[in-house]
Amino acid sequence: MSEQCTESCSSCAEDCAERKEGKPDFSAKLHEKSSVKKVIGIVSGKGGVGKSLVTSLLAVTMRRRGYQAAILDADITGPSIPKAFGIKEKARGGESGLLPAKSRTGIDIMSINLLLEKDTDPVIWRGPVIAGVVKQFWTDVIWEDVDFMFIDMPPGTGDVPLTVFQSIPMDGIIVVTSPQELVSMIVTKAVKMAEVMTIPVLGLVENMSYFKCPDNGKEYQIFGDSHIEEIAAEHNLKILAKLPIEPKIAAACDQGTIELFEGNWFDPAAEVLEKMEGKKNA
Ligand SMILES: Nc1ncnc2c1ncn2[C@@H]1O[C@H](COP(=O)(O)OP(=O)(O)OP(=O)(O)O)[C@@H](O)[C@H]1O
Repeated sequence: MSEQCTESCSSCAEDCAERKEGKPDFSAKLHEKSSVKKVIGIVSGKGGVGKSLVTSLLAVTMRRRGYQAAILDADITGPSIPKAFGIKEKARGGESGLLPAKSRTGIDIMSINLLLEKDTDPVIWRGPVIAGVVKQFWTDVIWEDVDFMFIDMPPGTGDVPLTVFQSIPMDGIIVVTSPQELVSMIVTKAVKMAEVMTIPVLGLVENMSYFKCPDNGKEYQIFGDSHIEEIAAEHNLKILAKLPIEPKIAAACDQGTIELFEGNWFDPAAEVLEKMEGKKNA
């Protein structure tokens, strides 16, 4: 070891026996009063494909199955989760940390909109500040006895999602696509990113897959033919759900009543999640 050793291996050029092997660890520590068993990141290639909606419906499905579910809204510049759940009150904080808001059915939610004075205030921050806020949602919020935390990830693979992936230990990611997207490219990118991050891809959700006509019961592929089956097979991935275009869902998001949705589209996804086990550090 060099006599000038500062124990900061990342800035040292010496070839030394004390060098700590492996990748640098950027992980952030969960609040000491928190307990989170499983963390699932919900990602999409671009905005507007329904990532927030899928995050919300996954949390609602797991809550209905008797689990304590939570949503960490990491989509800081487009936070739509509190609106979908009709949450108007602000987050409360004490000396030891911030408390998430509770939805009607008991889902814990933290979002930047719970901290801004007005939810119409835009977030005009640079990437590192945004990533810092997401990290604080992990380190400074008291997440009590959470079985499944769903993270509504910022879209894309830029600086902010990268920092979030490095800071928060995720157990799996779910990729949301829609039929009109360049699905093959997006899924390939997500799979490669997950490999780099060593996080398993739990499966794919195709949103806006079809529209079921209420008059004749026929299904129409409004956005063209779906290629999700071939792509899932190519990457050896599961299709967790195919969600139709459903005006009632859009209305529920607008009215803050997403917890009242009727439909069992996410049962296969719930079964995959239920098979996961383990507990994160408290
Ligand atoms: N299957 C669907 N049926 C009806 N409306 C839908 C469906 N999926 C999404 N929507 C509506 O589309 C809008 C965008 O959805 P959402 O906010 O979930 O997208 P997003 O991918 O999270 O977008 P962003 O990344 O820009 O926040 C919402 O108003 C939602 O109600």
